[in-house]
Amino acid sequence: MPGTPNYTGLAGHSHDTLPQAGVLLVNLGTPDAPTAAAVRPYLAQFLGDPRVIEYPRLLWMAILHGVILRVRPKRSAHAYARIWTEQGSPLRVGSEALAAALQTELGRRRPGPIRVALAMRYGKPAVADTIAQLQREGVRRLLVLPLYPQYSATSTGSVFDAVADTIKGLRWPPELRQINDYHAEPAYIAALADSVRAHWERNGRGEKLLMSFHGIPERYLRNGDPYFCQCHATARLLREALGLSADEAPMSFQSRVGRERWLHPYTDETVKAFGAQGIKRIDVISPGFAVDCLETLEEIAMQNGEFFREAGGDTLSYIPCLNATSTHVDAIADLVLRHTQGWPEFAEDYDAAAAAVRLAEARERARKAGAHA
Ligand SMILES: C=CC1=C(C)c2cc3[nH]c(cc4nc(cc5[nH]c(cc1n2)c(C)c5CCC(=O)O)C(CCC(=O)O)=C4C)c(C)c3C=C
Ligand SMILES: [Fe+2]
Ligand SMILES: [Fe+2]
Repeated sequence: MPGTPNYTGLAGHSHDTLPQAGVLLVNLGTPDAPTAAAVRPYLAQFLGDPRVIEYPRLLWMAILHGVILRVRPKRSAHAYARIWTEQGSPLRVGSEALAAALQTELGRRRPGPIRVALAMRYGKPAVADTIAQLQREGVRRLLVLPLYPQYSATSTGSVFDAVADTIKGLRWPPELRQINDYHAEPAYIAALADSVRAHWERNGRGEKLLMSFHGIPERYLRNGDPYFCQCHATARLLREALGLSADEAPMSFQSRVGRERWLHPYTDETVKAFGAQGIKRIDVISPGFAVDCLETLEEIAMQNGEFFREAGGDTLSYIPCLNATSTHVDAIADLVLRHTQGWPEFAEDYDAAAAAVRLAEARERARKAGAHA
């Protein structure tokens, strides 16, 4: 890196700076613009991921490129256009705000330096580029935190693939820790419960609290994906925190794509059934999304709101994701603190890092004295 002393002259790493710890937040990714031209390459990468679509490879690639990528980008772009902001895609804006807030919070709580970075699994900034940048900044220990509370092979598993592919190519990989999930984390459940209570205080209370999670094909559950069970655990814990029954706070699965059977019950069918039963107002929360995105702002608040009214309901009141709220940031900071325990960068007296600084200073003196070419 220009300007950084690197007496070896080697590219890609510097060990004359204070060793750093890093937290890599990873979210799904989003197109660069709400246009078919921008959505197409994003969907090609996303739906070309064998973790997402477990289907015979050649056949799927033919269907994806021959059929789906000719039709879906235009439809998706139209949906994205409904939620796009002046700053860009809500998923990107919200994820960046969360990363910045986490950086500040960790700076307050941590005795040692820690660098928070954000990568996207699909699109930019790529996981590999972000890890390379962190290494240039001297990150030697890295905690990977996918922004998915519940583990699924399709989401979290795929982030781990991207990290593993990156690490495989590095001569000197960072020490690595990864968080599988935080679906039952008390601070996360408490933050969700707080946000529901705050929503009720501001807007009144619906007859149901529907907890809607992103779906996956049911086949993946049968093959061992723990996602369904973790969604159920989150839902049960949130009910308990709010003192609600399963009838008062049911759960459902949204965002089904294709003809295969996905996890049940489906959100759209559930919402329509509530409308048909004469229920006038429902509150909907999406506890599987850390940050608001197409699937919450467009699919839940807009599309399912319309379904509910068409079926006879009045109001679908959407409860936003935790986004960059302080309770969310606190919960994520708790997770980071727990998972970085024992790292010398964070020792109270900061011995190891101080030793590294002394070493770097000695090297710099040696370099100036011309002792090291
Ligand atoms: C077709 C297979 C899909 C699986 C399996 C899947 C799992 C899954 N997805 C998320 C989180 C998000 N998905 C988002 C958008 C989105 N998802 C799919 C398909 C699958 N997802 C598609 C095709 C799309 C793109 C939009 C569209 O064309 O409908 C998003 C929002 C992205 C944004 O830009 O706002 C998120 C977030 C999880 C957590 C998950 C498995 C548990
Ligand atoms: Fe070196
Ligand atoms: Fe998805």
